Amino acid sequence: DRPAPATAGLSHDKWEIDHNELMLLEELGSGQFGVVRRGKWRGTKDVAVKMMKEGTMSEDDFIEEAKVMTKLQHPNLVQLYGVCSKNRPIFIVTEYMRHGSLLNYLRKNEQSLCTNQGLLLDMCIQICKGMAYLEKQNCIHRDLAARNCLVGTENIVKVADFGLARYVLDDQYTSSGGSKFPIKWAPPEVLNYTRFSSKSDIWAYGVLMWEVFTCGKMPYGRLKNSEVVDRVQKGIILEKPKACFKEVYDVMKKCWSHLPENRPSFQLLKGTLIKVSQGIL
Ligand SMILES: CCC(=O)Nc1cccc(Nc2nc(Nc3ccc(OCCOC)cc3)ncc2F)c1
Repeated sequence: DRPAPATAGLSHDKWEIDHNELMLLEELGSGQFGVVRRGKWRGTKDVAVKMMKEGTMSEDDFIEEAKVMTKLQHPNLVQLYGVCSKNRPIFIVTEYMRHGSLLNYLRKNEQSLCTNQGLLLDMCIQICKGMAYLEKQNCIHRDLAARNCLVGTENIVKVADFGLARYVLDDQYTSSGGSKFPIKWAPPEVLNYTRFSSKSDIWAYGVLMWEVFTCGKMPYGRLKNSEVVDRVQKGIILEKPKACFKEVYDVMKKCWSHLPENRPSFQLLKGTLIKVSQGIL
C-alpha cells in the first residue's frame, strides 16, 4: 500500500501532508468546494489538490473523517493521500486521474463510446466494484453521479469524493429542498425524509448507469426539479437509453425500485452485471 507521507516531524499524524512537499501546477477545475489543481508531491508523485474555499465545509469534522478515509483503499476508489490542515485553506490531496471527470469523458468521446457497449458496461462494473467495497465498509457516498467519478489511463474509472457531502456547509446543497441538491439522483425516501443509505446510493448508481449509456446526457432533460420530484414520487422512471441492451436496462430498473428494500446491494449487483456482460458480449 502507499508509503506513509513523511511529515515535518511536528505532527505525528500520518494523514497530515507537509505543504512544503507539494508543488502546485495547473488548475484542473473547480467544484462547490473550491479550486482543484494538479500537483507534484515530493517532486515526483502526481496528485490532485483540492483547495477548500473558506466556509464551504466544516473543516475540523472533515479532518477527523480524513483519518478514516485514508484507510479506505480500493482500485476503483480515488485514493485520499492526506490533508494539509495546518494552514487555511486546507488542502485535500488525492490520487490524480489523467482524464478528468467521467461525465466530461463520456461527452467528449461520445462518438467512439456510444457504439462500444462492452466498454460502457465495463465502466459501470468498475464503479460497482468500488461502491461494493464502500458498502462493505458501511460508507455511504451520498452524491454518486458521473460528475463525481474520474477516468485514468486504460479506461480505468474510479469513484471520488465519497462521504464528502456530509461536510458541506451550504444547505442549498445538503437539504433536499435546496437549489443545488442533486434531486435527479435521489430516491423517494431521500426526497421525502433525507434518509440516505447504501440503497439510496444504489438508486443514484442506476442514474449513473443511465448517464453512462447515454454518454453523458442530463437525466430528465430540462425538467425542473419540482417536475422530477413529482415523477419520482409517482414511480415514473428514466426511459431506456437507445444504445443499451434490454438486460442492462433491466438492471437499472431494479436500482429504481420504489422501496429501498427491493433494490439490490452493490455486492449482488456486481455479480449480476458481470453475468450480463458475459452473456451479451
Ligand atoms: C464536482 C466538483 C469537483 O470536485 N470537480 C473537480 C474539478 C476538477 C478536478 C477534480 N478532481 C480531480 N481531478 C483529477 N483529474 C483531472 C484531470 C484532468 C481534468 O481536466 C480538466 C480540463 O478538461 C478539459 C480534470 C481533472 N484527478 C483527481 C481529482 F480528484 C474535481
